[in-house]
Amino acid sequence: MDSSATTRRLQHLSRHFKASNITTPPVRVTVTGAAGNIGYALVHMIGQGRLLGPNQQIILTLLELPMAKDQLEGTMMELRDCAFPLLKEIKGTTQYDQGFMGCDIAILVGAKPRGPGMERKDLLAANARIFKEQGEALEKYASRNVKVLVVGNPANTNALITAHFAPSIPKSNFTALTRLDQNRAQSIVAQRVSANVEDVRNIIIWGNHSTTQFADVSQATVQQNGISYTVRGLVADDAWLQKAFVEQVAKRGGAIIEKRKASSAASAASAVCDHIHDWLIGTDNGTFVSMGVITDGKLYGIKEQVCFSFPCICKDGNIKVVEGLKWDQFQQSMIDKTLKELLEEKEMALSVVIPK
Ligand SMILES: NC(=O)c1ccc[n+]([C@@H]2O[C@H](COP(=O)([O-])OP(=O)(O)OC[C@H]3O[C@@H](n4cnc5c(N)ncnc54)[C@H](O)[C@@H]3O)[C@@H](O)[C@H]2O)c1
Ligand SMILES: O=C(O)C[C@H](O)C(=O)O
Repeated sequence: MDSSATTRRLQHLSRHFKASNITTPPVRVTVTGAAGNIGYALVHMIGQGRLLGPNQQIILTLLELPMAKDQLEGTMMELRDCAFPLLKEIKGTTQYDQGFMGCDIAILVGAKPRGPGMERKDLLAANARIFKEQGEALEKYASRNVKVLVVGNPANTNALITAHFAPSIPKSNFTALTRLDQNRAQSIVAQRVSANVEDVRNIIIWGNHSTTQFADVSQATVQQNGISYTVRGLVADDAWLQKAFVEQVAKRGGAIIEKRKASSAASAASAVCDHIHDWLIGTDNGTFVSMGVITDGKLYGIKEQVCFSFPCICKDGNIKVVEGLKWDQFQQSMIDKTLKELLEEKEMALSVVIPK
């Protein structure tokens, strides 16, 4: 047995998890729907340091509906019982003013999930109003620099609604979660080529967090034995990459609902941590992460304002979309399809939140 390697691994682990060297002021994080499926998993991951690393203290506010008050209190009791050193304060509320006052990071999970046989956009009628209210509340109470991640479905269109109703907060501060799709795609490719999941890089999720999303491997690489290979070259099966793979990623959420009779929770919470971590701590040299961001009329020629998932790199808390990637006919057709759906969702959403 190589005991020196074991010692090195354990030293690394203890350095990683020890909450020492706390120097920066605590960051205020609000999680809505904190007592639900995802919220319950997420607040515990936040306590463990998954969101901002092992040295950053957090003042965590859990925001819930009045009807979920008991579940909220139970969740807070467990969270306190974990005695996480990184949680400087734990607050629970059912009021928007207390929930969002001065918050630096708002993770908007609270919304209805879909059931078997539904598409995520079928939730628009029920969920769009929540995001109108929460946009208005962020506008009133949150820091102007608040970073917002929308998780509640349909996440892209809900992010657009939230931003619309918080006009004094920059549009670049609003994002939607497509990291779960990226993580799923990475994991499927890693299994297919027998690689470590972290050695698969730069798979891109374009467009909507829905069944029209496009998981694109044209820029993706796999590192094996110190050599970088293209995913296309290593898989050597374009037909699979363009159809079965794309569909498996796009339909994974539905497949989980069929099996669990509830939508993904731990994997969604883990993807939330990855998204916020990379946004605020930064991405590694040259690695793309997929995020739903609000278009500005210039990105990839998309003229309309939608929340579209792009490859991004992050530095100093800023997101930069990776521009200039060329699309062939197949990619263009996939991107047109997901953009068309986002435009349809936008119209539907506007009719709910801004009735004529
Ligand atoms: N983008 C993604 O990758 C992704 C992944 C998984 C799930 N989701 C979506 O996340 C949402 C939550 O899923 P879940 O499984 O946790 O659902 P859930 O029903 O278990 O929990 C939702 C919680 O939100 C609360 N809530 C509802 N409206 C609220 C409001 N206005 N303010 C505060 N809290 C509110 C509810 O009381 C409930 O506790 C769903 O819309 C689901 O489809 C998105
Ligand atoms: O599929 C869903 O409705 C839940 C979530 O968006 C997911 O992708 O797992």
